[in-house]
Amino acid sequence: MPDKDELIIETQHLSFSFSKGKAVLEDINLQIPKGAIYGFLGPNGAGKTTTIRLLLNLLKPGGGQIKVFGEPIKDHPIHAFSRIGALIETPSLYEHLTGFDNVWITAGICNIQKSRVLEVLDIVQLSSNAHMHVRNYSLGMKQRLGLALALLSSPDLLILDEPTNGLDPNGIIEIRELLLHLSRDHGVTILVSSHLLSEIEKLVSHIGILNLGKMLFQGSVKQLQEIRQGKSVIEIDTDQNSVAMKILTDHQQEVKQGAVLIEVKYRDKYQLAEIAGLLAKAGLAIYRIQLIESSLEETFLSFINN
Ligand SMILES: Nc1ncnc2c1ncn2[C@@H]1O[C@H](COP(=O)(O)OP(=O)(O)OP(=O)(O)O)[C@@H](O)[C@H]1O
Repeated sequence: MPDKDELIIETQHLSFSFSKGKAVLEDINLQIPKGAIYGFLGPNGAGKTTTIRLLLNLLKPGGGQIKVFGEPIKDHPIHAFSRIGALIETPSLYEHLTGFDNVWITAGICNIQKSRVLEVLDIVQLSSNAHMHVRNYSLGMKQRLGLALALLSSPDLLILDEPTNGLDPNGIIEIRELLLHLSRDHGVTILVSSHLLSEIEKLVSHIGILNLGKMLFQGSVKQLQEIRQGKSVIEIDTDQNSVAMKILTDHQQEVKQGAVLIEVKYRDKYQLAEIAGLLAKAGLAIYRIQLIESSLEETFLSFINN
């Protein structure tokens, strides 16, 4: 089991601006534990790609610190970067060459054996199309080939910028399965950015939400679920709503009079049975008692829109 406290990526008060103008990133404190699949979420222009370029030392921070594998990135020796596989937006590929040749060229530059080339093509399920020209690949196949390139050096950390962008639902599922496999069976820590929670919700263990260069939330999916739960209400309608309000308030329920119905702040599933019991015991006719759950997507959007 990975050491839960070990952070593979950590930034402290990271800031950046392209010119002397407005800050693109302000006080970013990323914490990505070993073994996590970290979903880096935010709308277009939030600053995800800029953050990723900073993590890969492709841009220099305006302020703050970046640690990868526990060491400041600016002190990393060149070989430390072979522990990181990255795919920023669409991969740069030679369209007139085969998938195999694309990977083989990079392997040659990095002094990597042919057996590893065959292995990564197998991991991304391109073995049977390895000798096809890349110009005939679908977008999903090209993304998988880009992943094969990122995997060549057997990285411990994968950083993927919107790898599902432009893919159809099947392509999205394929990438998701592939990343789950890499995390589960190879112990790779993964940072994956997206502007859609729905695309990565089933994949990630942790979430960071970025908007306009600021982190709005960071934590486990469970923590985001708890916030979602806090926004859910139980809607109640009876033949005597004012009496029902008093009974529920007397029993420590957080009650609010809605437009027509009573709304009770949702705590847990046992609460529904408790409320139904209290109202029935008081002889009220219950017309409606229904849990209205806020979705994870709504919770994400509420962060962005606030
Ligand atoms: N080279 C550049 N020069 C000046 N401003 C830039 C440059 N690259 C990005 N920006 C600006 O920085 C901000 C953050 O952009 P960034 O590409 O990091 O966002 P993003 O979250 O990755 O968005 P997207 O999902 O659209 O790629 C945006 O306002 C963008 O216009």
